[in-house]
Amino acid sequence: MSGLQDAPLVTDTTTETSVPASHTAPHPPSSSQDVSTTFHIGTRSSILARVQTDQILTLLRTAWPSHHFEIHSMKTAGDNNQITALYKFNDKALWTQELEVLLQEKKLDLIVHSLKDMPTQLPVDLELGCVTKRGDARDALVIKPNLVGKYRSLAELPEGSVVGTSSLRRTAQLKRHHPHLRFADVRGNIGTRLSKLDNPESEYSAIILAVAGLARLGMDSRITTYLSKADGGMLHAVGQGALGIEVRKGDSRVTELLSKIGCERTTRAVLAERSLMRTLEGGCSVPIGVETEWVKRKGVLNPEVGVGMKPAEQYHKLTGVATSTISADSLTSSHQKAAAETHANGTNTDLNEGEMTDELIMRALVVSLDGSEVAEVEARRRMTSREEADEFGWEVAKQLVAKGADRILDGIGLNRKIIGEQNEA
Ligand SMILES: NCc1[nH]cc(CCC(=O)O)c1CC(=O)O
Repeated sequence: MSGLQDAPLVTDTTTETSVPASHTAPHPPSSSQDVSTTFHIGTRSSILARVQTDQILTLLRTAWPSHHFEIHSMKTAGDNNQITALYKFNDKALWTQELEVLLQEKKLDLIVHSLKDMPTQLPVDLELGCVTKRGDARDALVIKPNLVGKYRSLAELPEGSVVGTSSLRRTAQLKRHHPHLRFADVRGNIGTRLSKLDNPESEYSAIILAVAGLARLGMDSRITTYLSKADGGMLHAVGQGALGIEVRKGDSRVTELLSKIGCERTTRAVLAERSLMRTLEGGCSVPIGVETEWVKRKGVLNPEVGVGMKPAEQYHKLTGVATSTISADSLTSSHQKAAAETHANGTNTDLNEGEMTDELIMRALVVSLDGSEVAEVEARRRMTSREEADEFGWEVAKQLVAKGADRILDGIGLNRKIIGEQNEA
């Protein structure tokens, strides 16, 4: 009997699949459901995860009309632990581990994740196989319905108003810019958080959510304002707004499958972001904010950055580091680990020659929990390969450390230990 029967998986019956979960039971494949072209897709069972997986399914079906796909959904430890503070778990594969085991056991062929919930260090036999085109990576402010129209931004909220968010990254950055506000945990999936906000009895005047999640659920009409660096707002989480597909290393069948649906620009941007985070050894719950943006190589991004300069000079001015590629010898082992991720699947077919020469800007920060200390960097680099994307993230991390990021993160490590002990009590 198929192991799928043993696993706490729910096999979807609504996705036009005609093969039951027991597909591996000994029955000969018919011509229309050839087992060799059946792919088993794993997902968490939350509504958001299901919508995301359906988006990937649509891409796959369009690219491979005669292939057959089955969706298997399950609850993970993260889904089952809404009450326990997320930072207590650090970043220990809370949302991914159970699904990964099924991937390793070949009960699944690929797993669809919100990239921001995917640990930067994956099990050795698994890898990030593909990243599809990114949605809006920003965070958004959602105001309580009875306050809509009255307040349009965080700055307008009265002194002492409570803003709901459970993310240290969001809280720390917002404390920095909006010391008049109070911050409180709000847990659960997006629908739950919105209903907590909407309850007139609740303490929240507003909550912060990712734009991408709201948009995928068709709830972006709830957005009061977008929070981006440009409006004194904040930097988003590493990988936010993108979907990542995790696969077994060396699975050529799946590599070929995914080669048609990846987005190379998104892949390079998020590889740089993940390399930054991995180098700083921060998990999803530490206050590292980031923003990446592709810009034309010619043309000047920022008026302060010297009109008429050669791109290399502009780069140097912005970052203080030379554009030349760092030699492999000078890389630390953590960076070499980081580089491993660049061996992800997929082809570069979605980048034409001109776009290959475009440059990636990365703005990144590490902020203390109370918002009082910050290390910030903005850097820009031409990127002709995924390896360079990885190097770029590492370079930016190095610059952040030079500006005190390691000291801030050390301080947080200490705080988290104290927080953990209080929770235990
Ligand atoms: N932390 C939970 C989470 N993981 C992914 C998303 C949706 C946005 C995305 O895919 O990046 C959300 C909701 C949120 O942060 O508001």
